[in-house]
Amino acid sequence: MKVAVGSKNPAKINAVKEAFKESAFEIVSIDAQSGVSDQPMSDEETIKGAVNRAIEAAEKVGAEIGIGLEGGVQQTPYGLMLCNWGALAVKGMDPIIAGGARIPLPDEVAQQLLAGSELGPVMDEYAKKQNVSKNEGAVGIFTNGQINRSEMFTHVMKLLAGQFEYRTKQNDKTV
Ligand SMILES: O=P(O)(O)OP(=O)(O)OP(=O)(O)OC[C@H]1O[C@@H](n2cnc3c(O)ncnc32)[C@H](O)[C@@H]1O
Repeated sequence: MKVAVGSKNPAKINAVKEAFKESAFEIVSIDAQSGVSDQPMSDEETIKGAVNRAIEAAEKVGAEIGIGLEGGVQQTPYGLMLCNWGALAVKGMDPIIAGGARIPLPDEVAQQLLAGSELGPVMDEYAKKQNVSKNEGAVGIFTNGQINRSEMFTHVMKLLAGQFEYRTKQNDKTV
């Protein structure tokens, strides 16, 4: 079975590989449009981006399974939260979605996002590093390396794969 990941970001691709490491799935990565803004500003927008990427990735390479992983932020009474969502798309089935762990962003970072900047470049400047989004991610920086972006997405992937397995089993029972 072929799995298409709608991104070239190594933090995302590694998470998919890790989650499916016990399977015989062939994993391919391909750029896919999120169809939402470069910096999604809500859970809803971030989910939409993940779903769009999953569907487009599967269609582009003719894969049975498409995976979309998308990062965004969501405003809450407790601050601007980092949010990450994943989607798993299979033809003929509603997309499966799952959310990642969330932490509030420091005011200094949140203010820049609310003023229209993208988290990727803001994090590089803040951490004085390059390509934070492709490596430890904001979650890695703000948790002192306890959880990096790939680990966070691996958790999302397990939530997706597990729901997919559960649904497949339920369908098998009804046919
Ligand atoms: O190559 P793609 O798959 O587009 O990966 P991306 O990291 O650039 O894009 P996302 O759509 O996942 O994230 C939207 C924006 O937020 C940034 N971003 C999201 N999560 C981040 C994190 O944990 N650390 C740093 N930047 C992050 C990211 O770099 C983008 O600028």
